[in-house]
Amino acid sequence: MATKELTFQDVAEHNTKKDLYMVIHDVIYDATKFVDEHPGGEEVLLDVAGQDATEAFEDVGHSDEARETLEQLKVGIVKRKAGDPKPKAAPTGAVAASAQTEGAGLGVGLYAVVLVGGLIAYGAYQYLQQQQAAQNA
Ligand code: HEM
Repeated sequence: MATKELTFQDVAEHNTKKDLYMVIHDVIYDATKFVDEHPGGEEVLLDVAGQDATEAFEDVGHSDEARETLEQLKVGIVKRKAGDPKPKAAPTGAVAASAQTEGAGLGVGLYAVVLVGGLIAYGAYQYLQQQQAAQNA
């Protein structure tokens, strides 16, 4: 489907149970068909109908499965205009901080693996050289 660009004003018009859009991370989703299926109930979706639901959605800590469902409801992206509500930040605070630490941890771990691997390879090379030298002697 071609990506539509709607303004916040356009999205705000879709704010009923029978016509329900919401914005998450600047992407517009049509949750109309999903309202009755939402495991978290229809109330919470109606609360954010026609609005930016990024915070509400992220606060719940939705699963990957929920994010896949979201992908299927995508209708377009928000075209921001002056005076529109600010984009809600992606995962913030603790989540972002822990993600960063995890990233750093992985980096160090990766270095260690490369270093140890290199040392082993070097050791094996030296050993083989010595073996060869001993054989040729
Ligand atoms: C179209 C957007 C949304 C989709 C596709 C969606 C999808 C889902 C799914 C699949 C679950 C089951 C648990 C999981 O897989 O994480 C869930 C649970 C839940 N959702 Fe949503 N959700 C949406 C928006 C929202 C919003 C805006 C709120 C607002 C607070 C919300 C509140 C909840 C809550 C409270 C639960 C937990 C229900 C429970 O465990 O009893 N959801 N959602």
